[in-house]
Amino acid sequence: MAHADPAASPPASAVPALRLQGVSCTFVSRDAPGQRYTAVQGVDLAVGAGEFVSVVGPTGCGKSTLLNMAAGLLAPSTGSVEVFGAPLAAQPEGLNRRAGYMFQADSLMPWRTALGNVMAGLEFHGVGPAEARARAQDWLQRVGLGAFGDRYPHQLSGGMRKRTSLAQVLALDPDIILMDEPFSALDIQTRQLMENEVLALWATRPRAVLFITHDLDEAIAMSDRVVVLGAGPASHPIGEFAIDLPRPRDVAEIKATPRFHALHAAIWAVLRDEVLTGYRQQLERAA
Ligand SMILES: Nc1ncnc2c1ncn2[C@@H]1O[C@H](COP(=O)(O)OP(=O)(O)OP(=O)(O)O)[C@@H](O)[C@H]1O
Repeated sequence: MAHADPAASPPASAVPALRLQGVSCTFVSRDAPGQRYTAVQGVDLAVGAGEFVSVVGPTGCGKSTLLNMAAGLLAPSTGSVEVFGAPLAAQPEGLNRRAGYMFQADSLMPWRTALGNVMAGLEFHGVGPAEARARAQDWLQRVGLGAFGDRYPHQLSGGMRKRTSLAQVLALDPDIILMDEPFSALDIQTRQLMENEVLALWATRPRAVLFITHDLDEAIAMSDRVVVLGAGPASHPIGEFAIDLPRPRDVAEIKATPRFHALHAAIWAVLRDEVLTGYRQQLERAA
C-alpha cells in the first residue's frame, strides 16, 4: 500500500490558522508628528488551528497593534500576515474574514436589543432574518442570556454586555478569535465567570485564539502558550512559554496549583524588566 509522504503534503492542521512573519509597524509619531515611531519590528508569531495563545507585554509595547494587523484592520509596514496559509492582503479588502473580534470596549449598538445585536452580525454576513433570529437566540441561550434577548444594552450589566458580545462573535462561527483585553473592565468575580465560560465554549469547538492581556495570571490560566513582548520601540517577542496545565480548567482553581506558580515565576522573570521599562517610558512621555 502506498503511503503519502508527510513531508511533501503536510496535514491541513499543520498550517497555522494565523501567521505573522517578519512583521513591523511604523506610525507617524504621536509625540513628534515629524518623526516616525516603530511600534513592533521583526515579529514572528503563529497560532495553530484550535490553539489558545496569549500575548502579554508592558503597556504601549504594541500588543493591540499586532492584533489589529492580524485582523487586517492595520497593514504591516513590512512582513506578512497569513490566514490558513493565504496572505491576508489577497483576501477581500484585506480584512481577516475567518476571524471574529472582541475588544475592550463594548461594540453593541445601543438602539438594538441583545437579540438584535447578535442578529445584526449574522444578517451582515448574509444570513436570512429567520435563521439569524434562531441562531442568535441559540447563542444567547448558550451564554446564559436566553431570557434577556429583548433587553437593550443600557438595561444589561457589564458582564451581560460582554456575554452578548461573545454571542455576537461566536454566532458567526469564526475559525479564529481575536480578543483585546475583553474582560479588563469587569469586576474580578464577573471576570472569572467570563473567563471560565470562554474556556468552556472554546472546549466545545477549539478555535485559534489570539488573546491580548495585561494580566499575566489571566494569560497563564487561559492559554496553551504565552508569548512575551518586550518594551518598545521596535518591540518583538522575547519569550514564549508552553502552558502545560491540564484542561478543563477552572481559572480560580488553576491559579492555586504549584505548576501555575512555577510558570508565573518563569514568565515574570522575563516580563518584569520590560514592564519597568514600559512604565518608565510612560512617565517620561507624560513629563
Ligand atoms: N495610530 C497610531 N499612531 C501613532 N502611534 C500609534 C498608533 N497606534 C499605536 N501607536 C503607538 O504604538 C505603540 C504601541 O501601541 P499599542 O496600542 O499597540 O500598544 P499596547 O501594548 O496595546 O498598549 P496598552 O498595553 O497600553 O494597551 C504605542 O507607543 C502607541 O502610542
